[in-house]
Amino acid sequence: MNSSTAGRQIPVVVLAGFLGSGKTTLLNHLLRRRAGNRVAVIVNDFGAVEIDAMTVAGQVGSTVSLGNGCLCCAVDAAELDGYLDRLTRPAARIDIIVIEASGLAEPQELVRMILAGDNPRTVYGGLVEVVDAAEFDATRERHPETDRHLAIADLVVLNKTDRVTPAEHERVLGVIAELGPDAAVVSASYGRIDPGLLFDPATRPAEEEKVRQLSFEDLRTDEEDEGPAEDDGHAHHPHTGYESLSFDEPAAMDPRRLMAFLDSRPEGLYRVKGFVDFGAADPDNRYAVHAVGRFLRFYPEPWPRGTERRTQLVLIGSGIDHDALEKELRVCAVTGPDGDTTDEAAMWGVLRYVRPEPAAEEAAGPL
Ligand SMILES: Nc1nc2c(ncn2[C@@H]2O[C@H](COP(=O)(O)OP(=O)(O)OP(=O)(O)O)[C@@H](O)[C@H]2O)c(=O)[nH]1
Repeated sequence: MNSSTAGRQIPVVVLAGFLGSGKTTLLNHLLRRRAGNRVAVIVNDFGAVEIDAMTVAGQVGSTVSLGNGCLCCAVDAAELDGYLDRLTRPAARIDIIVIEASGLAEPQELVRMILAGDNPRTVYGGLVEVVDAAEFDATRERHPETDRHLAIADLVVLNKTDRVTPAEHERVLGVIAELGPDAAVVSASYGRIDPGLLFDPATRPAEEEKVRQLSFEDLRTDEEDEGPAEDDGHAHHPHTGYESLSFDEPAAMDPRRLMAFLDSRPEGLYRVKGFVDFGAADPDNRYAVHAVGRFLRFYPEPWPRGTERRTQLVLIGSGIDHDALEKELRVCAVTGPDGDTTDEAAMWGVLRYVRPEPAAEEAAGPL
């Protein structure tokens, strides 16, 4: 994907989950498999969990440990904005920011703070909720809010599946599906999800990589995993992977049909990104699209000179039906005589998702 407004924005991912569910383990896994990305981590130290900051500190370019206390309570929006401003300075060359929320944090508050932020260089990257498969029932009993967290998550990582039987695994998956029907769910042990779910391979110029000195990060190897070796069978478990589908369509997209598709994104489809050509409905602009979980934004920008007008999308998810998705998207293209992109009102549905002023967004309430 070439440079674009959406491309320049840095996704801010919220990593949540109850104490001991495996957030730090997952984060360390992502840091080892970061595919050349520079990952910044904001660790919310809570009480004795100062160790968390140390666990990740040796592996990241920039770690900002927020002081004591629960991030969503102790750190106000302005403070978080300050951290994000620092991390998104071009000189920091950060590709993705992960906020590891305290096990006690209300993730929704964090998500709201990110959405309400006024930093144009960041974009919401999704709420990832880590769940301990072995402690699932006990956690729900002790923390009834678990159900709410699962329901608002964009991606649920069902972790510690090595500690449950296949039958128990299936049962828990069934309960999660009932609680958060929109979220993509991936199963994992030791947090080994495919990083492609959260971030793309880095697109840094090759020369830059060449002149860079080897850092401590580069010297770390996968053998240093905290769990059993990767070839224990779990790494290749079908649930741990992600799938992606590329869609390329020369005909303009009908805004109403595309919105109908996006509004009813199927379960498992976690990310959608790319550019949309709405043809005569807006001949001047292409629309960068960024969807994660149920969050959706369009970023109109003038067509770069010499760029061929077409729609190019990448869809990423777990357990997605490629053929069905492709077919549904082709139907959105204006290919037949009944296709119409000249109706101005047809764009209203799209414009609802063009980023409003931060204040307006905050007032709009839920995602
Ligand atoms: N058996 C098993 N153990 C795991 C797995 N993932 C993490 N653990 C272990 O579970 C413990 C807690 O993992 P952490 O990654 O520290 O969990 P956390 O959610 O960051 O914990 P807090 O920081 O307390 O909120 C550690 O001892 C991990 O090694 C897993 O998939 N299977």
